[in-house]
Amino acid sequence: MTHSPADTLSPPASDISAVLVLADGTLFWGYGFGTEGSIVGEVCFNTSMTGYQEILTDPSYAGQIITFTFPHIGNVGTNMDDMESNKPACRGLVVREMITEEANFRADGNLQDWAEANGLIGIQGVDTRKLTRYIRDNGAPNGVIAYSLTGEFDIAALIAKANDWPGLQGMDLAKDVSCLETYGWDGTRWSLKEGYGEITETDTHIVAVDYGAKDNILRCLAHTNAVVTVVPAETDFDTIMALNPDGIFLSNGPGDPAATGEYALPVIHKLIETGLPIFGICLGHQLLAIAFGGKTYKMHQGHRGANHPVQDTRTQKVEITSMNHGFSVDAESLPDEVIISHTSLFDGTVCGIAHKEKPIFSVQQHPEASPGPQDSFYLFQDFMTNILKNKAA
Ligand SMILES: NC(=O)CC[C@H](N)C(=O)O
Repeated sequence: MTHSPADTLSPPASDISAVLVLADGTLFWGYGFGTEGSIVGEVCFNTSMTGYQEILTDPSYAGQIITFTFPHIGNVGTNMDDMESNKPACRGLVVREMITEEANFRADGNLQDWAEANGLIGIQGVDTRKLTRYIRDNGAPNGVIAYSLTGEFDIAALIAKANDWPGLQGMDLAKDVSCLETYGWDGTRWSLKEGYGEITETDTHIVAVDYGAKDNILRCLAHTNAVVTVVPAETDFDTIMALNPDGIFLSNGPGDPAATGEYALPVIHKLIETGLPIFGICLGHQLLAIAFGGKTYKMHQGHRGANHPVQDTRTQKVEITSMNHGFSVDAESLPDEVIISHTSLFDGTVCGIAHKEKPIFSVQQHPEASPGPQDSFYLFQDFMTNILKNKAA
């Protein structure tokens, strides 16, 4: 069933049960699913055609309402394997077509039930193409999804709620989604035949600082033959070094990198001085850039999808990548000691930096995919090469 909502103040049909209200009063009517109630967040869009469960469980989406531009969301259901964290950190989801019964051999549940079990609020039957064009033209707005089976909404109150929320700029969310305690990780990547594997014998140890890490990053690190110890975002330098790491990983995560520096930067500054190999992804990349003296800024609409072309400036090779970020590193702000190793072929923004002498590098794209192409997996291998070289020196 398709439905074309209209921008009117009262529901355009009697069975309407949800509305997405943007801060400027723009309304998108639709049908609610998941948990009844209302939730405020930054409304962004993701253009991936597959992998909605991985996207919904990526902790970097904390504080955000995800619009899926691909119309058929929910069609492959949900399963236990496609979780990128224990539960979704995003605030809600907006989808085009009404969610149908799941049809996939891997499914063990339905997206609507899964959303309800995870306390997520969703709205379906929305003109997501119109919403995406709105975001493209105006930037990512604050918005509220309200879901009520009565079909009654106090639109003025919902507009006020959208405007009262301070927005992602200046918001530190990493410590909210980070693990509370240190834990070990030895799981490797998934394959259709074997499912997930596990590392058995290795003497290489990576400490991963968890600002909101996706599980597949930890799997990729382990896959290159290392055991990983994951530590909470606010772990201090001495505690990290007491774990005897051979390499340090700085994870992805939500929120504004400039607001996350308070506890992250002093530690990263000291880690840089140890001479240990360091690898950062997304928020970890942005924090590393700030630690080197760079600056970050909020992008107009961000990059979220699974087909973003990125060029390695050293080899000219192009990799098609998975992206999820709304902040970016300012190229002009970077000091001489680092090079820009990767750039976006969509808009020329910085997608990677590498220190000229130290074994330290980071990227904005997601080499772990989940979902998305795996062209950038070599970055995990490069990190391991740095670790092995450093151990042998
Ligand atoms: N995936 C991420 O790590 C996102 C980093 C940061 N929160 C941003 O939006 O740019």
